Amino acid sequence: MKWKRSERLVDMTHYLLEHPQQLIPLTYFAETYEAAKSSISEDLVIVKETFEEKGIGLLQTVPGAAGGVKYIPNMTEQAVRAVMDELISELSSSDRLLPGGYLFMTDLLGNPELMNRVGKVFASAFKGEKIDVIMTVATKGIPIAHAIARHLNVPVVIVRRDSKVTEGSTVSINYVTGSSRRIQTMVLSKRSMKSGQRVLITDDFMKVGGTMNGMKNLLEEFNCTLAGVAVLVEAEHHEERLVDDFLSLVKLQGVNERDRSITLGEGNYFSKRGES
Ligand SMILES: O=P(O)(O)OC[C@H]1C[C@H](OP(=O)(O)OP(=O)(O)O)[C@H](O)[C@@H]1O
Repeated sequence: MKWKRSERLVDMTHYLLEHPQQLIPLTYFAETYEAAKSSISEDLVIVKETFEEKGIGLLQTVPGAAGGVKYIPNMTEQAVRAVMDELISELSSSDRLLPGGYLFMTDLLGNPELMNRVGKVFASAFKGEKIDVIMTVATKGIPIAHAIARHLNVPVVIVRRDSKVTEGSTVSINYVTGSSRRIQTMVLSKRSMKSGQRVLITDDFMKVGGTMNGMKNLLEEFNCTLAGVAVLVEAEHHEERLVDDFLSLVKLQGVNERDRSITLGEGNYFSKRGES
């Protein structure tokens, strides 16, 4: 089949978007489209310029025989703020307020399109970092972890709160969570991670930070390194928080269980990253 340039551009773009953070040799495209590498290079300039101009992402070219091109998901500040605003708008309804100052978020976490955008927001923040694994704890953090992992092209590791025979031999630690200071257990299969891996931890909600701190402690048991912490919603917490270096999209600034009012604001996503 002889490909026209317009057909190559459409198919090439689709392939790149389906394979984020993967180095694709120019020979792959040249062979697929039966076109000269020089034509493919010209095509990729068009894709790169359009991606960057329209805020779709970045196209990184790696020179040399082992080189190629890599699509790097990246959201513009405007697009990130749009996700923040949507989350704040959705979370502001008073019927989301739960006892203990938590918010009902399961419907948002179950929205694949929204989670995909949340994943791309966090993947943009960590696009230049070496990340080997995305870790979260069951249950509500799982959709966020998978969304980030898809855009960073890395696996997800899910920490459980109970031990299951299907997990094989495991490592477990105890940690304190929530304002009630509940003691909980975290369990992770020994097969989940290799020593020396760099791990991005994520979760839907951070209050005291005990859960995040528990996952940090678990990394030490695996001799792995914490590469970052990504939280969808952080709750204002006046006492000393167990985790202080994290990125959040939304901040729960206050709840009034009497008049069921919820006050939300932007998280520290931009301030933490030194942007406006
Ligand atoms: O910062 P902390 O004070 O530790 O609280 C944050 C925890 C509590 C809550 O999880 P749960 O609702 O307990 O568990 P699940 O995600 O399984 O619903 C939330 O999803 C975070 O994981």
